[in-house]
Amino acid sequence: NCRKTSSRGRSVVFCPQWDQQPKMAGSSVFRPGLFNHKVAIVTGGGTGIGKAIAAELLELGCNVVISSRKAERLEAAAQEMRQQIPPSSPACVIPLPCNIRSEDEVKGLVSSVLQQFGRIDFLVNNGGGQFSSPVEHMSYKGWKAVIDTNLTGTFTCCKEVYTAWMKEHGGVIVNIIADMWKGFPGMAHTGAARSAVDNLTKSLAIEWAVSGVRVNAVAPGTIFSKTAMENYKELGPNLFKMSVPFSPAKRLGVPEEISSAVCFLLSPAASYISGATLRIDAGQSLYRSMWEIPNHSAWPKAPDGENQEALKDLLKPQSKL
Ligand SMILES: CCCCC/C=C/C(=O)SCCNC(=O)CCNC(=O)[C@H](O)C(C)(C)COP(=O)(O)OP(=O)(O)OC[C@H]1O[C@@H](n2cnc3c(N)ncnc32)[C@H](O)[C@@H]1OP(=O)(O)O
Ligand SMILES: NC(=O)C1=CN([C@@H]2O[C@H](COP(=O)(O)OP(=O)(O)OC[C@H]3O[C@@H](n4cnc5c(N)ncnc54)[C@H](OP(=O)(O)O)[C@@H]3O)[C@@H](O)[C@H]2O)C=CC1
Repeated sequence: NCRKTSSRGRSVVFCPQWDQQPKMAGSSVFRPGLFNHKVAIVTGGGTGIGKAIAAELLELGCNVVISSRKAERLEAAAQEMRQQIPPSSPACVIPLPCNIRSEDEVKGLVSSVLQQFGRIDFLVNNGGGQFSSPVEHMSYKGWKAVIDTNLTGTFTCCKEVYTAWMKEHGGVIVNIIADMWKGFPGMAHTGAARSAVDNLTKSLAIEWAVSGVRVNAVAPGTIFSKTAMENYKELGPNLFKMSVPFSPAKRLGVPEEISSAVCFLLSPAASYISGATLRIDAGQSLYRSMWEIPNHSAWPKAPDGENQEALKDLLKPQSKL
């Protein structure tokens, strides 16, 4: 029994094993029933991080709409999640296909959810992604696909959910972005889009405060899931393996390490948090970049002068300094 009474007479949950055991996949650290009768839309909710978010919300009693382009995969994910819902729970999960690149489809999604559930408490903008390519080899169409998905898709979902429901009733939005704090060489399109969503998050937090809407973002480090890896085709396994040493944790994250942060931001525990971006990356964004710059002599020369002369001396192989 983890329930104890605090010194202030409040009932608190204290689990002595929390500092010894990792969070179990498919098991929230939050109180079951926390989100009973709430309604959430999770884009990209059928795979990877989105699936973990949907599963944790369901466990907490939330009704969850998972949405993305591939209807069959969504349906299979919903079926799998339904097996985990205890009979006593009021929660349900439904799959609704929607391409967030299409304004009409997003409008359709929002109106279907309101028709079926009569409310939308939470929006998690998780659907998105990119391919790996240096800018010089990126086509205009490829750049646009990534911007339309990650930036414009997020804008469209936020705007539709706000105008159709949250403006009058309040709610919480969480935008999933990425570790683009040092730029994103090799995936510049997504870096630009996610950086823009970071800024959009702050603008919306202010514009929509008047409606009681909180808007925050989560910036994951490198998070392993089979679907994320498969997106990069034959490059995938190596890309994820190569990333391990660049994490201060010396391991990759998993989707369940993102979902608990999202549930926290959606919960009343975060009632005074808006316009924030939470980095969930074990410090990866503060550490070294994966982008290698080979030795070269292409850089403009430094101005001549005594410092430059001293520097030349220092760099001479026989330097005593
Ligand atoms: C270990 C490092 C990880 C770093 C951290 C980040 C991790 C993650 O985000 S992992 C999650 C990965 N998951 C996804 O990215 C899933 C969603 N991704 C996609 O759907 C695609 O990547 C997309 C965003 C590019 C959209 O694809 P799609 O809907 O298929 O788009 P189009 O068919 O309209 O293609 C448009 C255009 O894009 C160019 N392109 C697409 N893929 C590639 C590629 N692999 N390489 C180069 N260019 C690509 C291309 O120009 C396409 O047009 P066409 O040439 O006419 O096909
Ligand atoms: N894994 C990682 O290391 C990181 C991931 N992220 C981001 O987190 C989010 C989840 O990624 P992750 O779970 O890892 O990878 P996944 O590839 O498993 O998830 C991406 C999800 O987005 C959906 N999606 C993509 N394009 C669209 C679209 N146009 N409309 C609706 N849904 C779409 C996909 O479904 P479908 O194909 O059916 O449309 C899929 O469910 C993505 O935005 C990703 O870029 C950010 C930083 C790091």
